[in-house]
Amino acid sequence: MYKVLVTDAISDSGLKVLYDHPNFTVDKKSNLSPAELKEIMKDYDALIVRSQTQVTEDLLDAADRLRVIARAGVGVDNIDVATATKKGIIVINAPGANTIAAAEHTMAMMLSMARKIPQAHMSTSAGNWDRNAFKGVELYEKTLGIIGMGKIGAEVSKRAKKFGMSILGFDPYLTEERANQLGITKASLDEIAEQADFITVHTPLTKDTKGLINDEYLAKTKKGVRIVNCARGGIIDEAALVRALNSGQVAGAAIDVFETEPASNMELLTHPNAVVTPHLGASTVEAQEKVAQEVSQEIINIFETDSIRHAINMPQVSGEAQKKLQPYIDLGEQIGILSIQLLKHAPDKIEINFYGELAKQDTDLLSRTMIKGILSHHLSDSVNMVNALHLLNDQGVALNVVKNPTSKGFANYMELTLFKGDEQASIGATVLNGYGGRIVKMNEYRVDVRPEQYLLYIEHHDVPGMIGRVGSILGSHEINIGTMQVGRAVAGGEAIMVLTLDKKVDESVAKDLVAMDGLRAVQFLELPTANVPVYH
Ligand SMILES: NC(=O)C1=CN([C@@H]2O[C@H](COP(=O)(O)OP(=O)(O)OC[C@H]3O[C@@H](n4cnc5c(N)ncnc54)[C@H](O)[C@@H]3O)[C@@H](O)[C@H]2O)C=CC1
Ligand SMILES: O=C(O)CCC(=O)C(=O)O
Repeated sequence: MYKVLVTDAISDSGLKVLYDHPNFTVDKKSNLSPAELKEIMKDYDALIVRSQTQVTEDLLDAADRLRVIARAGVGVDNIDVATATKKGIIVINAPGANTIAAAEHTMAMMLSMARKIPQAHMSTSAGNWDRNAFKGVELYEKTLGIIGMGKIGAEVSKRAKKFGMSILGFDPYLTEERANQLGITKASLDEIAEQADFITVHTPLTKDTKGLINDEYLAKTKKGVRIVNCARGGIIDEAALVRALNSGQVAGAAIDVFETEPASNMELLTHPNAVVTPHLGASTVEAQEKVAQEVSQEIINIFETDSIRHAINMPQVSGEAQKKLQPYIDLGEQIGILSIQLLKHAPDKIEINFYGELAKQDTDLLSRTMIKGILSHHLSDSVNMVNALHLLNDQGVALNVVKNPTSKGFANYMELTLFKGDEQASIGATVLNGYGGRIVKMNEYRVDVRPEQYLLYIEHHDVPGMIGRVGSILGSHEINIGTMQVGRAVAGGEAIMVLTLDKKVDESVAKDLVAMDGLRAVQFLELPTANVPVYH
């Protein structure tokens, strides 16, 4: 049974798939202090939060069995993703599920600010009837500058166009084609400053966007510009904004998100030309149901099928692409596990080569699975696909991934080589259509081995009678051989034998084998059962 903890206000109907699932229990606990949350964290496999719960390093240190942190929303600024990654905890979110809510809130804030609706409401509900104090401006035929043309920025542009606004968009990823498709003009930040009557930001908070709208930028804007922030507090420097509101450089500000939340900058919160809401962009019934549904289903998929769609700290692969890569992902982990046994030491360098069609794919998942296999030898369960690269880096192991789209005898081929000083161990593998994974090269020798749980690797001189003698020693120990492969570079030179065995063997067998003339090295290799595919 997997235990899921929900700590912020998350829609119950959205969580229904989890409530109804026989393998999951859900505990909803809100308003816990950090200490109370830390106290219970060790019992949970998954945590669902919105933006209120602070998922800190200290909390994660107490999260012994936590595998997934789900952000029922987009921004993950309240989650220490770096620490989660180190600990191998998957961080997922629900991108897109609250896009419409945030875009509609942006329009509502822009209109409220333009027509001073909150100020007029306060005055009217206090018993006044002042028809002169609240004259507004129209959106019609005004220019709107949108900084950040992602999902929400694009939806805002569509809505603003319907109001008759001209749109200037700035985003490092905005292409001319996309701008044309949206019917907007691609612009620079300075062009937006010079031409826009309204400016709205829709970027994440990053080191580039922190303080993007500051004194310097506001000085370049048109006098009387109106500013909206329904993205992240900190993109607009609040002190600079207050100064510009006071001087009249900025005629109005509509702010949903703040540098610190709950917001405490009273100069801004009470400014007569500011319209403020307490981070309500995603707060609609529909969006909350959708974000909760998306992350609940994703949690079920992760625990039940190992498939992940929206991880922040894992490569994003479409379901279709993952299906195609899956046999290589399984095989990659196997060759990782086997290669470290072959090398017998912790490596100081790893090289991964991808050839053929595989080299044209996003191979990040494959590299991670091999490294997971390698590191699991020393780190066991503490390594997973999320933290594999991080842990490798921590161990100071150099990684070199080479992609070569020309084929190397197989349509798809991957080769993993581990180095420790002058020693090295290398395994090449492919997936044969309809026949599953195959090891086709071990060190410098060509072989054709189906990875099975118990393997015996022997280096020997290529002399007559070797195969028979190895067979009879194994037979004398009652060990059945499944398959046997011999690989050699030249007849009569050095060679290897790779055998699959029906059971684990003990050291006495190795001793008898090593005593044989002409035999250079004997090594038993083992895969965990879970990693061995079943063939029918
Ligand atoms: N107020 C609220 O309740 C909500 C706030 N949000 C926030 O809104 C923001 C946008 O969300 P989405 O559109 O879903 O994200 P998105 O990822 O679809 O779009 C973000 C865009 O910002 C662009 N960007 C990044 N750095 C930039 C820079 N320096 N200059 C210009 N553009 C830059 C990216 O290229 C991307 O196109 C996020 O910060 C998100 O957390 C989202 C939902 C609700
Ligand atoms: O959960 C919320 O209400 C905040 C939404 C938000 O800011 C986001 O999804 O980035």
